[in-house]
Amino acid sequence: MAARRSRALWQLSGRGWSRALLSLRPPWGWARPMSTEKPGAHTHFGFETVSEEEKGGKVYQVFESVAEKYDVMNDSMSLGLHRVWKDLLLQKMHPFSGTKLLDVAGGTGDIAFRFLNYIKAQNQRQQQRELKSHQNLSWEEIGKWYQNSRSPLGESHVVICDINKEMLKVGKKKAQTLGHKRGLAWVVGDAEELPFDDDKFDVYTIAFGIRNVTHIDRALQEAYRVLKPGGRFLCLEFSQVSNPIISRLYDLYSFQVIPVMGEVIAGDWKSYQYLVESIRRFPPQEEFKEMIEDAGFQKVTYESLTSGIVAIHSGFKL
Ligand SMILES: COc1cc(O)cc(C/C=C(\C)CC/C=C(\C)CC/C=C(\C)CC/C=C(\C)CC/C=C(\C)CC/C=C(\C)CC/C=C(\C)CC/C=C(\C)CC/C=C(\C)CCC=C(C)C)c1O
Ligand SMILES: C[S@@+](CC[C@H](N)C(=O)[O-])C[C@H]1O[C@@H](n2cnc3c(N)ncnc32)[C@H](O)[C@@H]1O
Repeated sequence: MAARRSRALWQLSGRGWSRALLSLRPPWGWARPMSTEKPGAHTHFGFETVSEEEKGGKVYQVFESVAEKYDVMNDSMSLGLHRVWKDLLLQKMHPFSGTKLLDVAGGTGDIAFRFLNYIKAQNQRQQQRELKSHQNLSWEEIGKWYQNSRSPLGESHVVICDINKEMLKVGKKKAQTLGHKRGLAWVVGDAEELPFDDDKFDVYTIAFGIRNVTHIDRALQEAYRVLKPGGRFLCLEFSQVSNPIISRLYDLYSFQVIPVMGEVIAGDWKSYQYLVESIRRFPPQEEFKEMIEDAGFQKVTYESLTSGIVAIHSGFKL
């Protein structure tokens, strides 16, 4: 209860004065309007206060607007570092042949493609090992080996679910270019109300997505519902930087450079201003861990990467 109250206060107050001082930002923030209070339930869209009904539409517009330039923006803003973070998420997942993955807020498919590549590489390595270890294969074994080599994914499957049709459209084109024909499905759906039955998936991932959802608690409950008992929740998201010097440089970079890049590369300053503001609004590592536990997950842990610029949270439905 106390944790929930402190979380609510934290959400109302933002990151606070000390962070503002460290970031050389005025404590009221650059983009925070003076009075944006509206009647009814309200939430945040970056530093702006909006009604809960408005938020979903605004987030939709952001990703509709950036979809075509999304991938090139990520490489430019992070100098490719987002690829390393996504690879680390897959290493943590360590999927096996047969894993059914649901990638929510899957956007242009980065996590899904990594998953397919991981499974394919793992199966190929296994087949090579088997072939080497059997000097004299029986007909049955030769048959099995050929069958496996024709379907390197086995029973593995990934569903990419995202609320935004434009992001999925870009993802589907990318899948064609990369030659991913099997083992994936694209579904339009809301993280808060997933269009899937209970106990369906072995792993649920959400990368850079949960920050944009209006009711994070509902998205976490949905993650819990669709996972099989024993299933794993994995979330890659921006988090809190621990080192004050890096934090200050990061704030400078975020507020001074990223929106400019957004304007130059994607012709969209506002969406990238929203990105950096939404990062500051998201709860720090420990706070988010508690939210995951509140949804019913057990053995919840997290790992901070690159000084806490991002973190991977993990939990199990036991
Ligand atoms: C609309 O919503 C979205 C849209 C999207 O496209 C994507 C997302 C979701 C996001 C992702 C999938 C990942 C995207 C990645 C980021 C947002 C970037 C994360 C940031 C970093 C990895 C960089 C962190 C930077 C630091 C810790 C500080 C180092 C920076 C400096 C020394 C430069 C400080 C800046 C100034 C003094 C201002 C003037 C500087 C310039 C004009 C030069 C520009 C500088 C650079 C390009 C250097 C940047 C350096 C790096 C990227 C290397 C990072 C190295 C380390 C962390 C050690 C979405 O929701
Ligand atoms: C920053 S992108 C992340 C894409 C991808 N996971 C990646 O790591 O590159 C955020 C994605 O979240 C999606 N999104 C936002 N709100 C959502 C919701 N309520 N349900 C499902 N997806 C949502 C957006 O449409 C967008 O594609």
